[in-house]
Amino acid sequence: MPDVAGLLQLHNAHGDSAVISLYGAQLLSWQTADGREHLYCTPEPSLKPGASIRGGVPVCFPQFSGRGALPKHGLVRNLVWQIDGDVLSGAGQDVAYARLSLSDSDATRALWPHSFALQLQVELGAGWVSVALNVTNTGDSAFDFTTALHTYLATPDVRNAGVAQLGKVRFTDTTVGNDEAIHDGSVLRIADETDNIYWEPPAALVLQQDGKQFLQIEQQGFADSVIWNPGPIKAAQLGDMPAQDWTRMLCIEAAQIGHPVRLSPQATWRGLQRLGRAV
Ligand SMILES: O=P(O)(O)OC[C@H]1O[C@@H](O)[C@H](O)[C@@H](O)[C@@H]1O
Repeated sequence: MPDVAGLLQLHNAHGDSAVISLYGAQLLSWQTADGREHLYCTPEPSLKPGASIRGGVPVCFPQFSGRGALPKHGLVRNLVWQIDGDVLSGAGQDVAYARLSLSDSDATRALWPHSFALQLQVELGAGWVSVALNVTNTGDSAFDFTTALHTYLATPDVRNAGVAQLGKVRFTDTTVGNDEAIHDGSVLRIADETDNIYWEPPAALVLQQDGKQFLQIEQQGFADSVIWNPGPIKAAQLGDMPAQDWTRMLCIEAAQIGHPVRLSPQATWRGLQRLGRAV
């Protein structure tokens, strides 16, 4: 867990816990009652102004990655969000809960001239956590956006991990000139840099470790999924995580990229990702 200010702790009646940073509204830690940490977070976050924390669940909005004119992954992963309403946490809570919010400001309007309100809702249940992003258009004209919950999952060794249940889905491999292909239905293995956008994959994927089911990853509202690992060469160049940590993480991101959301005034879009211990 990096040493950053503004951390919100959640606990529930079952012994699960979570930590959310107000910086970026980023879920940084999710531990199940067995003491296992399920999210990767760098021990060496960048302290440069504007940098985001590499780990947990960064929120990408209103642009995914470099697919547009805005800064990479948009505007909100390095802003301070507010706690919105009551935080429900403690031994009496079957499901712990927190909501954070962020609205447009002079800084966001300077880059993207739209009025919006974001809410991020985190629920922590027995062996599961969910992160929901609500986007409301508070202006008087429609806007388009792309978005993602850029989840860094912790893996004991990504080279022995696999992603199952992708099926025969169309994907774009952005490491090789945006080549398009159809996934062959097998378990995806990670041996090197991987940066694939899966277009409308099944809503539930399974992370395997050593051939066993490890974690279930479900999404609602988000149409696409991204699977990213920098591999050894890019990891060594990143500068904000130890070079060998590429083996300790795998991003499985709930994303909306192929069809940007067009949001009318006063309308709200909602997307959710749920992570659960595989049983
Ligand atoms: O280093 P960043 O800005 O956090 O981005 C990390 C990665 O995020 C992924 O979502 C993208 O598909 C990758 O292309 C990108 O490298």
